[in-house]
Amino acid sequence: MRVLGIEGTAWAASAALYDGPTDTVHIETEAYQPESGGIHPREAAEHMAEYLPKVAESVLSKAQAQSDGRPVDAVAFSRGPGLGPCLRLAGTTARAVAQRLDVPLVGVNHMVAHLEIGRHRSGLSSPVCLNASGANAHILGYRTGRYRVLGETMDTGVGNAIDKFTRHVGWSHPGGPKVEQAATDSEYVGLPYVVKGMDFSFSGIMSAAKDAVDNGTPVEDVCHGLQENIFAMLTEVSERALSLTGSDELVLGGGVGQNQRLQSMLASMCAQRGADFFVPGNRFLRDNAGMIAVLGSKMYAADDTVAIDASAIDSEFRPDQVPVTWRGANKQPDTNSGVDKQTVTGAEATVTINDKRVIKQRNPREYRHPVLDERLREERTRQEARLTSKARNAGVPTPLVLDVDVEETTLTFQHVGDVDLREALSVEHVETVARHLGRIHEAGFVHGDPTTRNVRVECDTDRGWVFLIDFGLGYYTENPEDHAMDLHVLSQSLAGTDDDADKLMDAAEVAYSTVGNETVIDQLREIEARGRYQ
Ligand SMILES: C[C@@H](O)[C@H](NC(=O)OP(=O)(O)OC[C@H]1O[C@@H](n2cnc3c(N)ncnc32)[C@H](O)[C@@H]1O)C(=O)O
Ligand SMILES: Nc1ncnc2c1ncn2[C@@H]1O[C@H](COP(=O)(O)OP(=O)(O)OP(=O)(O)O)[C@@H](O)[C@H]1O
Ligand SMILES: [Fe+2]
Repeated sequence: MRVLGIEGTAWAASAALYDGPTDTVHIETEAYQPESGGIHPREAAEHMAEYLPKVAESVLSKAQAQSDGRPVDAVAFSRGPGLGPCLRLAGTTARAVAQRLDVPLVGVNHMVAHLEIGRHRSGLSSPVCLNASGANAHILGYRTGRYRVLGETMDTGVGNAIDKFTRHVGWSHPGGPKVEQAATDSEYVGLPYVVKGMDFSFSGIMSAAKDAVDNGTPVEDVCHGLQENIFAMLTEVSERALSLTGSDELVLGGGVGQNQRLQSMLASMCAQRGADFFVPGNRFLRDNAGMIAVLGSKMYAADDTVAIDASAIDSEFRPDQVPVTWRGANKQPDTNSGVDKQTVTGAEATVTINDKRVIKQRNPREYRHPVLDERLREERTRQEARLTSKARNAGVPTPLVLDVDVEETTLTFQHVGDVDLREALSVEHVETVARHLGRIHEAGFVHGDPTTRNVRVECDTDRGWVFLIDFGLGYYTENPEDHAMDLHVLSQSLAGTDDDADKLMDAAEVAYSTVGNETVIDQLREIEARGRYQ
């Protein structure tokens, strides 16, 4: 089977031929390079209008030369997300070719293509994927027929954040490679670090970086700090996703994935926890039609084609909207429940459990800059001790804190509960968690990471208490947006754990409103509706 791929979401006017029998990919790309500033949608569309037909015809003639009959069996195109004017031209080009050759059309989600190319080339069966691209940054995991967004940026894509910074300091687009260059042989400077569960945001760190340069810190040092913090955030949430899903496979996708420092941090994290890590070559990381052709061929083989008159583009197309038709039934990885184990390796700590006591030690993370690593481990140890007790004062069951050793970044807790919530999911338990969150929000702080692993449930007692644990990412805030983020993290974790997540979350929201502030639910709706492709 041979498939023509067409990519035109933003800067890459690209066409590719995927040849199934030999598993080879031929890619031709014309890159749009803005003369000044960032990507201008109109200019980018003019670039697409000029070059898409050219690259498509060039690849097709190559295909024709290799074949006696039809040059390709199907035409796949990136349907979204991306810039509307560009996507429309990619759609028009693909439809015209498909009609002319009388072959089916396949509409591909660009972000799922960034993931699938890694899966395809690595042969890993069910990896978690970190997509680090210009307009996006998210972690995807597969569960029952969909890719779930386990965590994502709450503001801009990672590449766009970096590119805005480089525009501020007067460097030309794209900024990512220039930051990478400047970061070698310079000093680390501390900058904000913002992770909420498996979500994260860049706005605080970017404005601090701009201020630092404006106030005279050498730009190279700021670039160094930016890379260290931003990529450590992405690595940390990737590790949390591996831990939450129980997977031991990670693939990287997206243009920012070309960054060597990001690759080395992810490689180090995976090595430290014994996970497989795969990075496709640069030609498959940055936007390219090869990944569109490869996923297109899988979709075509699964009969997942689209009629011309139903093939409208979708500039906000999210990866979790795509029914995954091309993957057979996959066994879910075994999850590390920790119930019967003496030692549990969580996402950031080693937890040793005996009868009555739990010792939690935050071990150094080799991928993180040592200064940042020490700062985070100490801050989180202190904060976890403080907020675990505060929550209990607010009427929420939590383990007693028996000992705190900040220097050793070690905490000793009372052992609580019989199982993690994910092994005892029920409407009732989730409602209780929601009320607990309402109570701590009313007390002026957030949990920061209320996933189904950070809740312990009593099964063997009549009282059946539900405990919140792991407050290391919590902080004081009265802002409804921060409170809503707790609910958003809970919702994402339910979606990653249970097939009936919507029902559980509906009940949670009702329960939350009985204790917490109702504007938080409105804010949650806003977070969910936010278009994040900026
Ligand atoms: C929707 C689609 O149009 C969009 N495409 C996109 O963002 O292009 P992509 O090729 O995946 O990524 C481009 C970004 O990748 C960054 N980049 C390229 N090389 C880099 C490097 N060595 N280090 C850091 N960033 C790098 C650039 O600065 C730019 O922001 C996307 O995938 O989000
Ligand atoms: N006080 C406790 N009582 C009983 N079990 C506990 C307690 N603290 C931790 N555990 C068990 O250890 C696991 C990991 O603990 P914890 O979440 O604090 O570590 P972590 O490294 O921060 O993990 P993650 O970041 O993946 O949530 C929990 O999911 C739970 O099963
Ligand atoms: Fe992309």
